[in-house]
Amino acid sequence: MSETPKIIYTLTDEAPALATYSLLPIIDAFTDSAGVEVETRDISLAARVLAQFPDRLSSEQRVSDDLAELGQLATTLEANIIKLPNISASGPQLKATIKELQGQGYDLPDYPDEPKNDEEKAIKAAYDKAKGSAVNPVLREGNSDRRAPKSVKNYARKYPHRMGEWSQDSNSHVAHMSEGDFYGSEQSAIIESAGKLKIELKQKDGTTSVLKEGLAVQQGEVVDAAAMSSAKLRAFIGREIEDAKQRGVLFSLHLKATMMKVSDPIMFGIVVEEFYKDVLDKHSGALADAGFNPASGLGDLYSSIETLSAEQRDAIKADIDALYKERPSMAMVNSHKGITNLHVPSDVIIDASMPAMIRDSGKMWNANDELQDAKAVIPDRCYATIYQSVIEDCKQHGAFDPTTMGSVPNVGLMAQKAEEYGSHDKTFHISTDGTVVVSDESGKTLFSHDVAAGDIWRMCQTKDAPIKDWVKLAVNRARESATPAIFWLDANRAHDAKLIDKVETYLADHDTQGLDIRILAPVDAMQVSLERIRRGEDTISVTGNVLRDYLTDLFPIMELGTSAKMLSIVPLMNGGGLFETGAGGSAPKHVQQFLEENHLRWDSLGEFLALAASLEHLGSTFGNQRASVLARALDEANGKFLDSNKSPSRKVGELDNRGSHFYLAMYWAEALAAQDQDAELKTLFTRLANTLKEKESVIIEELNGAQGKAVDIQGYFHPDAKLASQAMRPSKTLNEALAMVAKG
Ligand SMILES: NC(=O)C1=CN([C@@H]2O[C@H](COP(=O)(O)OP(=O)(O)OC[C@H]3O[C@@H](n4cnc5c(N)ncnc54)[C@H](OP(=O)(O)O)[C@@H]3O)[C@@H](O)[C@H]2O)C=CC1
Ligand SMILES: O=C(O)CCC(=O)C(=O)O
Ligand SMILES: [Mg+2]
Repeated sequence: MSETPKIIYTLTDEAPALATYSLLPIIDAFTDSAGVEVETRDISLAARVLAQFPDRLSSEQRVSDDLAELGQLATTLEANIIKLPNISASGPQLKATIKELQGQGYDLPDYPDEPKNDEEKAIKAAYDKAKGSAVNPVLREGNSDRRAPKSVKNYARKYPHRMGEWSQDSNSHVAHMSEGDFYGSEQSAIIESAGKLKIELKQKDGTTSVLKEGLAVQQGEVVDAAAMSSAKLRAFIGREIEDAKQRGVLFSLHLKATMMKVSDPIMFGIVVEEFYKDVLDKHSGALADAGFNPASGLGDLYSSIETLSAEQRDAIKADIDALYKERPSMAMVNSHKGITNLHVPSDVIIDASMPAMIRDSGKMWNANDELQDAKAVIPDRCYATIYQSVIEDCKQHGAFDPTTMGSVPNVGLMAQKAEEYGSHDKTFHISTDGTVVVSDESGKTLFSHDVAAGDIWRMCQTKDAPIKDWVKLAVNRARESATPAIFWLDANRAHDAKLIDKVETYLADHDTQGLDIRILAPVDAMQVSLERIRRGEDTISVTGNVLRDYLTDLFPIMELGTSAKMLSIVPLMNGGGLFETGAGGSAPKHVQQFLEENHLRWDSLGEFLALAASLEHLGSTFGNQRASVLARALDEANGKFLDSNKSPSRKVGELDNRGSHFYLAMYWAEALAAQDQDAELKTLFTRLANTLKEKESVIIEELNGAQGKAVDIQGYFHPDAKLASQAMRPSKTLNEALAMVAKG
């Protein structure tokens, strides 16, 4: 091997980006001294936006398209990427980013909601590349392997998190459609030979419009299409609003408007329109003039009506307040600020929001800042039913006990934009009544759906190689951990039925003797997994992409209190490694707290675990001995970090993210001082370990003493790097100790 590949550490958004200002200098000090190269690439929302408009920026302002570079790298053996969570931007977040960058002197155009000419269409298309889940599908060139390592499970048993109690009388429940949804309309096919597909809308008046053509498909690929009826969705929402009022429970909506960036904002908009129907109908003219877009939520209403006369504005606000008296109470995101569940499509994201509700006794926050039973509206039946199953289990058996419960690791299908991940460019908001037809080059019809104006139609693709790889990964994980594995697939769903055939075929290629591998419908799989978890037994969930997302927040949040502590590896299909940090997102609430009181409660354990796995990969794949030494020592340090409970506290003045990084550095240095495989590293890190131990109390005082006042880093999406670094590195003593080791 001529050159050892390097580790790429990603710069992202919000809390993990802040944490990086403190952690990266520590990582650099350790890896530099061992000759392991770590480079950064910026895939933050701001950088991705800026990369779209090089011609409008000065040479100093221009940024490279790092995401495109990493997307390419992810298809190679050399890939060794540590991926921190990033914002998958909703419309309002994208617009806020553009505004912030414009304010910093970047000549960016406004986002055109309804482009009027070709130039505006091009601008919208460029921005839309940075919108929604734009990073993960590009980098995830492999399937997902997420689990809680043994040390983490032991930590949760030793320091259990709080779980809200459950009552058998809880009125909380999940509401889903019973017809007219994606689940009920799905059609699926396996492609016999590679070719191109065409998607057309045959209108009632006899004309045909092409929605997409030249859509490449591979042999053996599973394709499917489904539609969501807007009329049936509206009727369902209307009934559920009434029902929530009757039952006296909070109304809440749980979607994935970020990852499902085309379909779910439309559904979100429909719910906003139904909930606020009377007001929106009464003021339709004024709201259209103001440019209000229901898909952007009620927050957009309040900001767009600022352009109206004071009289119009007050009338609309008064009518909204009056409407709240008629409607059921709404689940709140922030009751102090009056932010409801329907304010911003990215405030309540199902993977994190449903587990939080289950952890909090099945309740959500009401306008009086109290927890209350809630109706969780999850329109589509493909995935809604699993949550009802957990709710029923908790009502019957009470909350789960983190000190005794088993674990549900996940092997998830997601490579090469599998399933809904690849639907973004094949999802259409239907403009006129007609039939959507998908045909191949021979003219054969694969799918046909009757649709009405306003419906959502979407198509997904799942390539064969990722399915094979996923089955292999599941068998390997079952074997390595001697744990039963369940494929969560529903024979009554067209797509899943095709996957079941493939799974059965590919399982036959493996030695499965002695393994317990089952295929069960999601609700049954959930019940079996919950029964086992209550007995302290582990069960691997082997799922498609959406359930991967949902379950890898749900189980960690129940088992560990957070998904931040997950080991989250993506073995890339061409041999490289993508090491994700935890299974959660970029924790916007943590940034709010940081800005207000200079305390960052972000838990970087996910980064620590990912770094150890990345170093180990470098050592084992490319024979880099020093990387292996660093990896083993970091592994030990992680164990000690957990055992000593040095995770950040939630309270200002106590140990925060920066203090936890200090302890990691000290334990890592101690482990390197204790090893005997590399004498040079031993000497170097013995010095650092001694210094850090000696100065522990001064450093902690410097770190915790900096807290308690507001911080200004001049930007949210694109803060000033120097100010952010200063804020995140307030201990002169620690900085000097690290500089010493970096010099060697
Ligand atoms: N891999 C990725 O790139 C992902 C990105 N996202 C993006 O993240 C953003 C926020 O999404 P959201 O649904 O709010 O989910 P998050 O997981 O970011 O946050 C929900 C809550 O989880 C807890 N949490 C998550 N990570 C940590 C951590 N490392 N340390 C401590 N607590 C943690 C926090 O709870 P508490 O406040 O109680 O401390 C937090 O408020 C969105 O923009 C979304 O698109 C989401 C998921 C994955
Ligand atoms: O890509 C996204 O938007 C979210 C991804 C996510 O939540 C996950 O992978 O768990
Ligand atoms: Mg998720």
